[in-house]
Amino acid sequence: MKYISTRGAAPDLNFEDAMLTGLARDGGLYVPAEVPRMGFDEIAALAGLSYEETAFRVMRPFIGDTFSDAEFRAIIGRAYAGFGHAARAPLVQLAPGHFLLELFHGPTLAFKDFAMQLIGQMFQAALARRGDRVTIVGATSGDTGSAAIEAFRGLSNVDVFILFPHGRVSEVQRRQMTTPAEPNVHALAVDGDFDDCQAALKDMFNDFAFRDGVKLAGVNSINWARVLAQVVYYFSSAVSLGAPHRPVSFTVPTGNFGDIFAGYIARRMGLPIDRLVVATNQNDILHRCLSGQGYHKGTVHPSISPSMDIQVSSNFERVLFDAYGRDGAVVAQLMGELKDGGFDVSQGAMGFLQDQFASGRASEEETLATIAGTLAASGELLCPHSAVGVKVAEEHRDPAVPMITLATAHPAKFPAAVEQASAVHPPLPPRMADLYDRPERVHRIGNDLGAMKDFIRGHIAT
Ligand SMILES: Cc1ncc(COP(=O)(O)O)c(C=O)c1O
Ligand SMILES: N[C@@H](CCOP(=O)(O)O)C(=O)O
Repeated sequence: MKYISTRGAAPDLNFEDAMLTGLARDGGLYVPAEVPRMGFDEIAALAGLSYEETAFRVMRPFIGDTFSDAEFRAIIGRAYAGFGHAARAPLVQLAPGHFLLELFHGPTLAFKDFAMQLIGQMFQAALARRGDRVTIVGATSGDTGSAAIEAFRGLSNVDVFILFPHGRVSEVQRRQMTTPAEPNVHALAVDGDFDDCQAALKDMFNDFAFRDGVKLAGVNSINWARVLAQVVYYFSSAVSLGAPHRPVSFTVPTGNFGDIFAGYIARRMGLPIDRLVVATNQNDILHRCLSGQGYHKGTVHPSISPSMDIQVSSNFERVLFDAYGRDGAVVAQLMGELKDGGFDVSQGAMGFLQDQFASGRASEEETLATIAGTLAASGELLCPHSAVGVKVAEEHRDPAVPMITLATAHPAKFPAAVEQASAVHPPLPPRMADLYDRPERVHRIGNDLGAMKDFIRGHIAT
């Protein structure tokens, strides 16, 4: 299995190197040169399997000889052992034909744990084999950072630095990042928004002296392994509702486009997905683009679903690569235009995108009303991101096809918005009950690339 860059000018890599490299050296993102297909019978045979065995069968074709089968099975087993639900990703019914895929039973209560727990195990195995160490830098709007810190805290062969937008994450998210005491993890509160954090991260990757000097690695969805791990729950949930014998649809609360891109990969692997619906909050650049208005940045407006307050949606580049016939030079040009404000999408590429994705948005009021309405109708308490998904899903439902909305975080991560909507205060699970009492350790920093690099250089173990 070979991985190629979306900008066409970086070396092709195998799975292990793509995972440890993060961003391609031409600034692009790695994607598989070819997406392996699963046949009808192979998909049907997933029925009744454990989440772990499904994960093994879905991901195995992508990893080449990076891990033996026994090693990979053991890695998967360790990754999901700490989840708080036997099914790992259970489905609950909200209404006839509408299901919620609960992706918040991992250690940090968000869907990021599915990939991050696995990557933590894969990094450890690969680095131990190589006798190497890396510096992980991550950008977060709240959930990636907490999941990464949880997955890598205390490990001897990695230092972790997480850039988060100061004042723009929930208190639970912040405390999940700032309370771990292990000296190899560092939370940096940046005076900026998530897009500033992500731009700084990409600039670090594009500064080869810094990148090579600190052995930079990434665990954002820049990293193909993140996307791959998220493909699994599309298969597990669709099969439990009757795929491949009947199609299903998915609605995905979307910000950086990683989760929905995983659904797109599942479809390309052969999973019969009818509609793939992008659901955005008021920061709706993706919905506007998919409605034919081009991809043009505006101002990010802080919302009650802060993890999706994103304008520069990293993984959109991966789907643009396919939409433009895998022409890396065109993608590189569009990404250059994006730095200056945005770009228009050609008619052919737009046809491709609209063929693959539907889209919708939820305002703040609609999100609050959906939390209250869903609780009253089904008893399910949604986080604001999941509520954005449920609202948009209801607009795109075909009564003949089951709709699965991804519930991407636990409501207890966003208690203020949930309480405002429903008058219910969602409690943290008992293992986190003392989160508010733990001391915080955070470094406030300006939106200054030089200062961030200095901090990182000064705090890596040598
Ligand atoms: C809770 C939650 N929901 C949805 C999203 C959007 O996911 P993606 O960035 O993969 O589109 C995120 C962050 O990315 C998130 O943290
Ligand atoms: N919502 C995310 C933003 C980063 O996305 P990623 O999937 O690229 O890591 C977050 O919670 O940090």
